[in-house]
Amino acid sequence: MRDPDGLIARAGVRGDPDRDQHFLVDDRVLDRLPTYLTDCDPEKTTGTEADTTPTETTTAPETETAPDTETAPDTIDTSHLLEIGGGTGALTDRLLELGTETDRVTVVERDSELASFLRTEFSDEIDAGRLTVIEGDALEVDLPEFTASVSNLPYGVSSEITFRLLPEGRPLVLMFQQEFAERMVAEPGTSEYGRLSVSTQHYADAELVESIPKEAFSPPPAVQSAVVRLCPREPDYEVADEDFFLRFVKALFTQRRKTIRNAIRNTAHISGLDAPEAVVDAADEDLLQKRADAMAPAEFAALAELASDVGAPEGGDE
Ligand SMILES: C[S@@+](CC[C@H](N)C(=O)[O-])C[C@H]1O[C@@H](n2cnc3c(N)ncnc32)[C@H](O)[C@@H]1O
Repeated sequence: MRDPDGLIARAGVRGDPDRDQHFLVDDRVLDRLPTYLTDCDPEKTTGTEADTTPTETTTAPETETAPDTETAPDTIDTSHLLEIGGGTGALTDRLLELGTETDRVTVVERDSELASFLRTEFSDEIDAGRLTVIEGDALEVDLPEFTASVSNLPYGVSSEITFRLLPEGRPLVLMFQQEFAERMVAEPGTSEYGRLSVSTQHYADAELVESIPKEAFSPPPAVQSAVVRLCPREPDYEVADEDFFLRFVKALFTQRRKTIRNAIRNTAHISGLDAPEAVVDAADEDLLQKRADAMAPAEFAALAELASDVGAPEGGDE
């Protein structure tokens, strides 16, 4: 296992906070990060059509069509791990150790000096086909088909990167600023609950698994960090138009202190609703009296479906 301080010394760099460079130097934290993947349910994390639930409820023949458990994986697929923001490679090294000799890691690093160092430091792994270094901006480069990601994200773009990864339906273990992590995992009725919570939990079960002190990084960031595990699954509600649902939630949370009735009326320019008044007329009175921060994701989904039916949403301005 490579020593994180040794990697920084060999790279001859100092992390630049202005470029989101805070390198992990605590071995115990580095060791723990990949292990958090294992608590996701592998059956739900295929990243493709995971839904094997029978849709016929009454006409299923009484033959040997038992639920297909034979093909269900019993461990998380780590055959191709993605790391966003490789830095000097301390986490990359752990991810390479996690897999077997046929497993692969792809690391994306924007800083050309660091990308070049990674290519030199890990030349054996690259030659063996076990590591690919993509030099570029994680928001712009083509990402490979990965099976899971473990990343200490650049905080300046952590939200954008996360919402690039979440729709892929893969298990993610990601490092964020503590306050951001708390908002991702927040429950309705708490002050942290908001658009970020609903959008995150639309894609995955989100759990804050560990807070990380500043001293675990070099240089230390200004605030404490936290690790969030995101286990993908289908939400327990249905939305026909995902873009509209997310836009509607965004709109209603811009007025979080107003009732849902007024929020629907005041935010049509964001949600794209043509007929907000028709939605207010059709919605349940109890719901209309709530505020956005008391609404469970399933309640937003039901309201979004109603709004789609009667409010004639247009394509919005994401
Ligand atoms: C918090 S550091 C983590 C480094 C390393 N993984 C570790 O844990 O020590 C984030 C890394 O992301 C890189 N980075 C910053 N913005 C990026 C972007 N838009 N795309 C890809 N990498 C980026 C930085 O250069 C830095 O190396």
